Amino acid sequence: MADRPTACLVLADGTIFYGKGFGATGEVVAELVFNTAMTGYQEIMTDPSYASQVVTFTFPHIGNTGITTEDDEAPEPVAAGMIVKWDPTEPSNWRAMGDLPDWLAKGGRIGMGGVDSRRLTRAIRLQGAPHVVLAHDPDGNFDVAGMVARARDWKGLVGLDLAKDVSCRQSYQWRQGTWEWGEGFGETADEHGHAPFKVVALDYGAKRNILRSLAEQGADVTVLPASATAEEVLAHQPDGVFLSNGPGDPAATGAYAVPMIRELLDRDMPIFGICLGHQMLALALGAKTVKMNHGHHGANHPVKDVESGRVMITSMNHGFAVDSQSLPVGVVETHVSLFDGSNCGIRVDGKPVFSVQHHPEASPGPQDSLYLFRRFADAMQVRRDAQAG
Ligand SMILES: NC(=O)CC[C@H](N)C(=O)O
Repeated sequence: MADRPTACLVLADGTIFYGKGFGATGEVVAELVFNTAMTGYQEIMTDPSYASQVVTFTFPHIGNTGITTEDDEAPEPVAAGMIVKWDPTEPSNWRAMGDLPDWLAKGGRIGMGGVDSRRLTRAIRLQGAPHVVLAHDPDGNFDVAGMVARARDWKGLVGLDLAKDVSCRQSYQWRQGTWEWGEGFGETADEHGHAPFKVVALDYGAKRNILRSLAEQGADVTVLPASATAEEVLAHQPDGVFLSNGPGDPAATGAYAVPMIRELLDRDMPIFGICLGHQMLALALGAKTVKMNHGHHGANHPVKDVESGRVMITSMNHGFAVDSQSLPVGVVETHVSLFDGSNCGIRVDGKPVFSVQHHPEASPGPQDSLYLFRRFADAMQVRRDAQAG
């Protein structure tokens, strides 16, 4: 690089990468992961499950579709920073409302271009997701020794509870449906012939598209903060409870979310969890979660539905996994990752309680794309019918 580098990434083992900074200036300490998706950088950067993680994009062409408010999964970027091979290109898309570097700067997130992202990805695979410090300084002054020390001192994601930080502070209603070509977001929701269900969604860092997928099934969704008690959940008299995705170590929510879910399990209540929600449900059922080497982060992750034998291409973002060996009797593994055989879904025998690690709206193809959300709606209908007598 002829110009003086304006960004610097330091791994805890002392490896240093220099590049060109964009977005916000300053410094951040985080875990480094790589994401292999070819599209969706804005959705990735605004996915609250990426809190305290810097994302390396293995796909080099980033920035080309600009930024579109409709694509936000949260009001602001949540991932701690982004690393790309090429400097972001000018937006060239009819939906673009702004460009990536400006948006990152406004959201206080650091970007770094001009990095050999293959080499970096190899380092992540070999070391396991490393602890890093990422800095952007237009004058190119970096205290590299201090950065290495700060990366080494960082305790990491194991044991770190971030769900309560990204959760909403107050409850609210969610009524927006999914996006349709030429129509935008639907108002919701009763196109599927169900009476509107009352769903309580626990927000551990929920992505908007997951709430939209619930609304699309005829659910009137009340979103409650992560700290909500079982009593508060049940006070809404829900037909079913949804446990959202979210950042951090699932086992670190043991002081509030896991015992709350355990209380709900004692009720005859359909429960559906996704991502962090899947992991916490498994913990509440008595299973264990483990930290993965470098996790699953991308949009082409093959998952096998164990019951039908069908393989789906899914969108994934997780660094922890449910340990299949630890599932108690009566808890059945329903989905496994074909990348490394890890658990991606469970259900409880004889109960409408189930969860998946991936995002089911991205799973089995357009004609069938909301199948798990539909299964949740069907379970709520069965419960309603039973209550009606
Ligand atoms: N997408 C998610 O909800 C991520 C769950 C959890 N924080 C993990 O890294 O495994």
